[in-house]
Amino acid sequence: MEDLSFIPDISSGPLDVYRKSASFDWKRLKLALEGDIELLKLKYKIWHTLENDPLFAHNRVTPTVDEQKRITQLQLKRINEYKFHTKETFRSSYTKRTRTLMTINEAVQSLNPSVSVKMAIGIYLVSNALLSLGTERHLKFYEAIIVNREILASMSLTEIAHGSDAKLMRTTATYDARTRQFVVHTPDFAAAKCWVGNLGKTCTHTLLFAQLITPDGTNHGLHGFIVPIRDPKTLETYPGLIVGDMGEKIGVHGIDNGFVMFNQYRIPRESLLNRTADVTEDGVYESSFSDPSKILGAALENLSAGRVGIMQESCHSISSAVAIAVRYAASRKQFGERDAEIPLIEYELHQWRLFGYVAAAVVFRVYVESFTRVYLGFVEKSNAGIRVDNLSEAVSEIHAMVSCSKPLLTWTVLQAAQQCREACGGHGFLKCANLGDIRSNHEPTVTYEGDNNVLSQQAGNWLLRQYASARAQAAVDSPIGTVTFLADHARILQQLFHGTETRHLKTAEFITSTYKWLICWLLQQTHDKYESEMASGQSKFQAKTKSQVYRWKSLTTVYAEYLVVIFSLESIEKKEKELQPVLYKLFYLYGLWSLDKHLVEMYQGGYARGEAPTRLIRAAILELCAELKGEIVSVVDALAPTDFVLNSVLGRSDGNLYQNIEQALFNAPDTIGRAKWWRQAVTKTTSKL
Ligand SMILES: Cc1cc2nc3c(=O)[nH]c(=O)nc-3n(C[C@H](O)[C@H](O)[C@H](O)COP(=O)(O)OP(=O)(O)OC[C@H]3O[C@@H](n4cnc5c(N)ncnc54)[C@H](O)[C@@H]3O)c2cc1C
Repeated sequence: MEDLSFIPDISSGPLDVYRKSASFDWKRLKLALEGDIELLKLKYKIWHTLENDPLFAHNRVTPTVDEQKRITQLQLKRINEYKFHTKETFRSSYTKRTRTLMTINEAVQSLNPSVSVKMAIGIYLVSNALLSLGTERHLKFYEAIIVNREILASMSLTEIAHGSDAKLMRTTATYDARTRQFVVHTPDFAAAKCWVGNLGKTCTHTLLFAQLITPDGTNHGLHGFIVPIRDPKTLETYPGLIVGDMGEKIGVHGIDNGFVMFNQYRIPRESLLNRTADVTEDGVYESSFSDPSKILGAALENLSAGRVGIMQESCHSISSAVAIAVRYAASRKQFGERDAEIPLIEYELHQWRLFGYVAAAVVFRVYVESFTRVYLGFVEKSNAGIRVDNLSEAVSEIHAMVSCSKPLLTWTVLQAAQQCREACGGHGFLKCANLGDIRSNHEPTVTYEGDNNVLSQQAGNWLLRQYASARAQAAVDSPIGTVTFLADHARILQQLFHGTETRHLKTAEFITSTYKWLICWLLQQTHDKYESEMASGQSKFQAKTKSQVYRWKSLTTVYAEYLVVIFSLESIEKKEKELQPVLYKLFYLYGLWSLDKHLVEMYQGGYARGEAPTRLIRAAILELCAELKGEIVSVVDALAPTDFVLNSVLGRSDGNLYQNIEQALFNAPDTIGRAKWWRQAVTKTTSKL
């Protein structure tokens, strides 16, 4: 057994009563959820280092927005100086290197999400894009950004008038053969690049996406360019640019989101990221035919890496949120019989409100850990030029998986943060509870890196293509195997809800087979609706828009939940025996809690009949909540970061709720005493009454 003494023990206190009833060792569950002891050690090393650095001390008073931006920038600089990534990291295999960098990002995100967003965009996203879209001539930027951390970058895609609809962006990069330069231009304010993280005040370069136009006037579509924005020594913006900050936002205050307008701004020809296409010195556009499998791998990396990162960060946000709410529920007492108050966690209603999210936090962690391995494995092989069967199909499948999983995870975490805040009552509304910050810092993830409602449509496109193949009795292109069952869709659709007791539902077989039925039925419904719209004379575009609500959208949600189910199940089967009972209970709870939301479709499609399916699913959920009551505090101990990182007066692991609140109130400046502005508050006529 591994030595887990590097994980600090939890001090004894009021939560002991629940901790003692757990059937497992929470440190072993923590390791199982991380999946790699070296990465877990790295996380603790980062947390301990930052806890001992005054620059990362928590503020008792919320700093101004500008101050938050300053602190975030300095914290990023300091993290770079700590070199949690070593030269060795960059010499290791692609998978090892990426997982190490992802772990650093996750550890930092739990403490200050603004720093991790700054790092994720300014360092990882841009350097990944340079590797996958650029060539040797861009390596110096790659080295400067990710290895030496000399420059901070940003990624400029969104424009004021176009976000999701990237094809219609209007910033142009026109090649001037005379000077061998591109001339970047913003036609009007509606085409200004906006929302760009790090652009407002700090970045020195941006990865710009602009329409490439050759001297013959041909528009070759959006291409990437690495563009200088500020002098690295003075941070003055270069002439020809108007750069501004987006102003105050409702979360991630440490990020300087900015806008930029280019006025005939000249950049060298070599700024074009030319892996797939280049412009010759004379201005001729050429597609470069390098190894197609490498290009596909690059495309995959580019499309998915940022979204996988968001999924990992989401897992940490939900872990922190449920840890706070469950520890609070186990120490906070309200009501009871015969004057004996009971903790909130004893109430079935409270269990039902929270435990589904705890289960989601666990299965999401297991799913994302397992999916990341598969994903990185594909990118590594294709980057190395190793032949991968069906690579292009695998790329499409992975893209579909990410396109619906990022929405499912980010939306669930947002709902969890809100539910956890409410479950902590009025105290949950305290800034020092940290639930408000967890929620508002997480919130933009549902919009950036692909708005959830738009992104998930892409998963639907892929699913419908596979369904069309299955209907035509052709092979389903699913190398990862997530929808190979579609070949059997006709038989699956004949299945009926089976089970007469709750124990029949608390099985992997019930949950996976019900999901397969739901996917087949929603595919059939979506396909039929689309075809009927087409038959009535609608265009493909209109038919698609008319098939979204209750069909396409529900389909992609169900598919994402199914992915969570099958990946986490496979992973749980391999976990150590002592952990399996609790992991299976959490898995069943997540599965049934999610299926409960699809009962309408089950009845509509004839899978469920009579009152039994609803009664049994809901009874099983409540049974699982009761069975998990004695385990749940230790489960959140396994999910939670250290107390310093969790930074919640309600969620401290010692469970000394009221002492902790008292300390927070009495240590805050201005808690006690007359307001500095008391003179303005009194009126001249106020007299002693
Ligand atoms: C905090 C933050 C950081 C960001 N960082 C960056 C960055 O670094 N670089 C960058 O380039 N951008 C960045 N963005 C911008 C972000 O990527 C865009 O906001 C996002 O792509 C959505 O585009 P949009 O805002 O134009 O929304 P729109 O595309 O206008 O969408 C508005 C709404 O309409 C819906 N909608 C749109 N099309 C359809 C359709 N076909 N069917 C149904 N519904 C539809 C969407 O679901 C959405 O709810 C950031 C945004 C935020 C909030």
